[in-house]
Amino acid sequence: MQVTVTDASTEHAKTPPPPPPATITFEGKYGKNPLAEASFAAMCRRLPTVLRHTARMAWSVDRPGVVLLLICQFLTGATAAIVLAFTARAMTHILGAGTVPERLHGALPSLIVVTAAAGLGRVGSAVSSYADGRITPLLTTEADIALVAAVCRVEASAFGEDGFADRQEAAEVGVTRTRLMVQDAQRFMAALIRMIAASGVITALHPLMLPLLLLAVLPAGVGAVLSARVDYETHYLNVGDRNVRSMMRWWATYSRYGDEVRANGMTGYLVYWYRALSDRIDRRTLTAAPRMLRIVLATSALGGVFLLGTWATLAWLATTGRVALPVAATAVVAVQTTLGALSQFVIHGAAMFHTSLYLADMRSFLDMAEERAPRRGELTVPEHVEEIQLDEVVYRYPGKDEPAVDGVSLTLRRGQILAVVGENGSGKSTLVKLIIGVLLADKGRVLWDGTDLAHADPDAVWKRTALVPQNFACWPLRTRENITLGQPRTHDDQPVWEAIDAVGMREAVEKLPRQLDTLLAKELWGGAELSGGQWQRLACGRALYRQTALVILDEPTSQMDPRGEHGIFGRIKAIAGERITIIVTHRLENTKIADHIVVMEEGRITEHGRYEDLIHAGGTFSDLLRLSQER
Ligand SMILES: Nc1ncnc2c1ncn2[C@@H]1O[C@H](COP(=O)(O)OP(=O)(O)OP(=O)(O)O)[C@@H](O)[C@H]1O
Repeated sequence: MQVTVTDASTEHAKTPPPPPPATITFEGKYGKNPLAEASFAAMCRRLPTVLRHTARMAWSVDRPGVVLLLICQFLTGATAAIVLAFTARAMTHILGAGTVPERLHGALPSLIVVTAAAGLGRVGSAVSSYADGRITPLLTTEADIALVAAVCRVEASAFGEDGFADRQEAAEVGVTRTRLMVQDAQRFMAALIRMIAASGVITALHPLMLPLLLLAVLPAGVGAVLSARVDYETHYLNVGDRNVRSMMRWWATYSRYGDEVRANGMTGYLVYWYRALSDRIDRRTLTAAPRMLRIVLATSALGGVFLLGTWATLAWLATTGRVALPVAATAVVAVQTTLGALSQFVIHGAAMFHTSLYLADMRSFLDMAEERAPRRGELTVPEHVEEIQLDEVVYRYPGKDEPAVDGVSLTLRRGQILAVVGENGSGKSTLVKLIIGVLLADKGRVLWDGTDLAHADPDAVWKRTALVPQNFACWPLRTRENITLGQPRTHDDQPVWEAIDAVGMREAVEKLPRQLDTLLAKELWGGAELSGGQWQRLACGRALYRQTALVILDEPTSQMDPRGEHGIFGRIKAIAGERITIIVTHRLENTKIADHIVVMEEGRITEHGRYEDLIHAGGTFSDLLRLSQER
């Protein structure tokens, strides 16, 4: 992804105006406009697959609903055909020879059939709306869940891939468009059946009529498809900006960052930035409007000319006696009806094409996510891991020139505490992610009791790990779930309270309005908020609750008071005998509890040893320690 920032400042202005938002254009492998890549015909060929997937999804969420919809579609279409055929028959009687009562009498049976069929058609259409109302929410939810599950499952490295986030954004639009799909398909099918029926009637009047009518509506269909293309292209150009805008919206309005926004005077700029981004999106959308207008005007004019031709032909057929006058009068009704059916057919066909373009984005993102789902192997790791070995491990983030971890070899044994220290950006967190297999090494191996993580089932590995990351989540869930999240439920809350005690949170939790049942989200009704340090204690409690073979704490006490920090490290030490423990920290005093310390610089281990050895070694560790004490 290429990011270009255009600065609107001028040399003469005293204070340059604030910079506009970054312009994001896509250049990566996954950032191509599908319409630019694939020919129109290729896009059309893809559509049946997309429709098949949607139909299969609808079938799996609500079979009775789909059956009902199909029956109603058939009913609506068939009754429309009957109405048309019998109207034509009634017209022949009404416009035929005889007295008025005689003609009406002759038309009566046909009129009764028309009335009954029209009534039945209305019932069918009402029930099919009901079926649509049943299927659509389930289908949208299914698509939404498929997307969320796919993103949760991908390898963590996929998030760093060029264009991944934007394709996810496009797929999310696809999810919302799923809502329209059943409606589009339903209308298209109804129009199709009606069109087939109408074609039969109109062809029976004269074989020339149908091709002429087709010509009259075809331009409208072409126009609708071309407009759909323009709309989709505009949507595609806006995907990146819309993605950034929705992220920005969340950051600017989320209550947790509200203090920072206000106290640092950011509101004005954030609103300016949001508006500038919105204006840019609107500008692109508005540029499409004249193109759309040109398409509609041109295709309507063409359609009008063809329609005129149809009427002229009908007049010619009647005046030259090629069709009888009553038949010609019937044809007027039939032409109107067939025209309506054909127009509906092409308009709803184009609408389906339009919706399918968005669904195709969703489908291709789901396929992409599926390709990036872990496929490492079936190997498992023992419950009590004795040894973790890193052998010349190298990892480079996508798009980076330098590796974040560069040839690290290390052995960790059960019962040991390892501390990892080093300056910002030296590769500590990346090393941790490699040890637990969230990232897989580009070169070298990470072995858990001899099992290479590159070939092990990641879920089996993560069952044995507990991680307190540097940026931990404050889950908007109840206190209990903030401890047990991801773990099976227990019959009582005893283990939960034990974890809460271990991080010194009992008193704070007891003071909450509904203790373990308190929703920890101030934004929601009845919710409560914790302090930063209290949240961090809960994150540590969550890791301790898991009782796993490997515990990793990345800056676990950065927001805690000395008592909290003392308590956590005491607890870690007390349980360390049963497991492998890794602590990443900038507070070098905390490394005293470690059996082994490694110092990282530019992705490499440059020093290692115990605390007492390193403070006298005259290297980076003693340097950093001195700086932390010099104030
Ligand atoms: N998701 C990512 N995508 C691309 N580069 C990354 C990513 N995460 C980290 N990096 C880069 O990798 C290098 C090592 O980062 P890492 O987070 O491992 O450092 P760290 O030692 O944990 O730093 P800190 O002490 O600031 O937490 C840095 O240069 C960083 O810019």
